[in-house]
Amino acid sequence: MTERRIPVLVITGFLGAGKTSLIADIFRQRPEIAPSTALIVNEFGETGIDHELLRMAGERQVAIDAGCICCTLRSDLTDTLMRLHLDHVRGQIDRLDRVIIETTGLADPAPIIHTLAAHPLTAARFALAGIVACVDAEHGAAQLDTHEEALRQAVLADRIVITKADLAGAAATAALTARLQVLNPGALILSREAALADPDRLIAPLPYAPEARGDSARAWLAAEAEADRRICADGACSVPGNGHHHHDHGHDHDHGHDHHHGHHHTADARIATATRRLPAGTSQARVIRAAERLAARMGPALLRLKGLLPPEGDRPGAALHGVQHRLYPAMPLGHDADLPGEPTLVAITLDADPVAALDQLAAEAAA
Ligand SMILES: Nc1nc2c(ncn2[C@@H]2O[C@H](COP(=O)(O)OP(=O)(O)OP(=O)(O)O)[C@@H](O)[C@H]2O)c(=O)[nH]1
Repeated sequence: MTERRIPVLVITGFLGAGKTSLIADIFRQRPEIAPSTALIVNEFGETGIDHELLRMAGERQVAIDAGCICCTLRSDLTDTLMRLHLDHVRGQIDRLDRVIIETTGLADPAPIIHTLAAHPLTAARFALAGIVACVDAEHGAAQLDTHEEALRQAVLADRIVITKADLAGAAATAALTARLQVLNPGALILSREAALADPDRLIAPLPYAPEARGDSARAWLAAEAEADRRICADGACSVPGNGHHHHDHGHDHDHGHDHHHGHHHTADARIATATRRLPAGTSQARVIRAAERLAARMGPALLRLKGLLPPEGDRPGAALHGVQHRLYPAMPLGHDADLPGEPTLVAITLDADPVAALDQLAAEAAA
């Protein structure tokens, strides 16, 4: 008997490109899909913030902490999918019509694609049904130039959603769209607005066809399969698709396996992250002002700033987001949000010390 395989949709895109907001908006548009959807959130950084933003729709959520994507994701992903499958078989999950995976902004989708296709346990039960890449119209062009992960996300996707056209303007958005059409001619490219006008275009399961992607995409996937084969041949793993290896994305790999213990790194040694809690009672307005100054000062060195701000008086708690020089309007959260008692901030930096950055922010918020 062949069971129907459960479609897995991967939502990727560089740091701050708008993945979490897109998923939240899909559920807002199509609340009826939430109860039969499992959402796997893989977030980079010590303090998970995204699941608080997504905790609303009644979907089943599983968070995977991202230490180092290359090392932990494959086994975490297969374990998580197998747990979901068992819960479903045992009747603990009523309906499981789809799985949505939100990758970290620094994820290379190739290991995810390979893991889903090659691991015999997951491949028998789950089918990759789409890679949606969010590309930020304001910062995307520079990210494609600077970060190989951003390029891989756009080139491996079968659907691309261009976000933040409202901030980038028509000319920059058109130039980015034209570039993406050249980089990935087979992909459906949609504005965020067009995508959300008909979310089925994003969530409809379409078999993922590596042969329909470009030459570099096929080469990356072949390299992934080869690295996995080698590692299994070395005896480092017992199951194909589950290898823990250092696959080469053209970055220096410099890591041990201590990523669950507060040492945060990526495939790119220039990127670092830190978390900081500010004293309880520091007002939202003070934190926002200090964050604005930090973003303006650091610009491109501040790849990402995220914060959770506790409620004060009648004012609900809020999420704070920054990407490079841009700090977005604080996003109010529901009164039932499970927030830390102190303002909590996560910084992800490029060639800069994230601890020093958050120290500066804390000092300015206290002044
Ligand atoms: N103006 C505008 N803001 C947007 C758009 N899409 C997302 N944002 C904002 O961008 C910020 C970051 O969005 P997220 O959805 O958290 O981005 P992400 O890709 O999940 O970020 P990471 O998980 O850090 O990689 C939030 O403040 C969003 O409200 C858009 O199309 N226009």
